[in-house]
Amino acid sequence: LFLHGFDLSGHFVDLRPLGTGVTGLVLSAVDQRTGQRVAIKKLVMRDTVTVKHALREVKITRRLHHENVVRVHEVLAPYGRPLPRDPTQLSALYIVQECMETDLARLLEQGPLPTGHATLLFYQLLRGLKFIHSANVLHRDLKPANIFINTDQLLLKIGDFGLARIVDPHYSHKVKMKLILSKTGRKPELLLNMHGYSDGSFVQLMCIVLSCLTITGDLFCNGAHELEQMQLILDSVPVLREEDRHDLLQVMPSYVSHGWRVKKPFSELLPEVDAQAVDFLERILTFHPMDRLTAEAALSHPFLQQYSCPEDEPT
Ligand SMILES: COc1ccc(-n2nnc3cnc(N[C@H]4CC[C@H](N)CC4)nc32)cc1
Repeated sequence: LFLHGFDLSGHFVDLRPLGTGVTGLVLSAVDQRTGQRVAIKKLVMRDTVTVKHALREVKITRRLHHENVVRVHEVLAPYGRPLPRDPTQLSALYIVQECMETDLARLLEQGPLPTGHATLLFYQLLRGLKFIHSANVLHRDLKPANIFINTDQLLLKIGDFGLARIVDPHYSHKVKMKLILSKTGRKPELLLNMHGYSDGSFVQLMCIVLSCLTITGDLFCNGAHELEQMQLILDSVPVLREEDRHDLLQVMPSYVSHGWRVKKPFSELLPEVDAQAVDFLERILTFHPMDRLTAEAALSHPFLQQYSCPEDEPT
């Protein structure tokens, strides 16, 4: 079967394009053996780097079995053949995984979520992240488009581990505030500790949380450029640690707020959101990652106590 360069075996039918991601083309198809619709990601082996990254993604995603993580069913070589012993010679490989109905980005396009839904989704996001971090995996590209949802039972699963890395849990890092500007054109990234569940971009986490909690995340995500973006964050997120203030003075002296007081604390920014949710926000959207609740700690915050059940939050 050949569609968009997808040379798969005969039992995948009704192929439909889903998108083009960091690591390649993604299709959905029906697996005739099970009747299930699956998402199939094609990783083209352009060069040794992409082979390395592809095999890392496969190694990581294959072993992550959890209700809140998109499950990988199988990994295939061209023509639907099983992976050879030495996969580095392959021209492409296909990751066949469960296919979800939609993603959080699309869901939020339809407007803010009711608080109850946002809370349940956030609980599942943290439950999935607690598991991923317990496997010493960093997703590193956590954003609404990589968070998949079945709306019938509001089931959430984290997917697309294209940029994921396995980190050594004993890796002692000097958490350094480093504005990664221009290079990748990505939003200002704070080097996050491995338990900082956002892993990737602090800004993206803020967008997820704020867009879920009935205000549009783009309040923080529409900075014209990185430094203005940082200013939007500094307006609401207090910089408590001397080392961060020192770093910020180095990278953005003109943007630093005077006296380090925030202009718009979350309580003012989110007047319609209940106090427990605001307290929760203040503890997860901290400027310094080491002051941030880990996914596990966030799960036991009062804001999520209606769902929290540590014995049912497997690692
Ligand atoms: C860059 O493009 C993509 C596109 C899709 C995915 N992935 N990765 N795992 C997935 C599990 N389920 C779905 N379902 C789709 C069904 C259609 C909806 N409109 C959106 C959700 N998509 C997945 C990754 C990258």
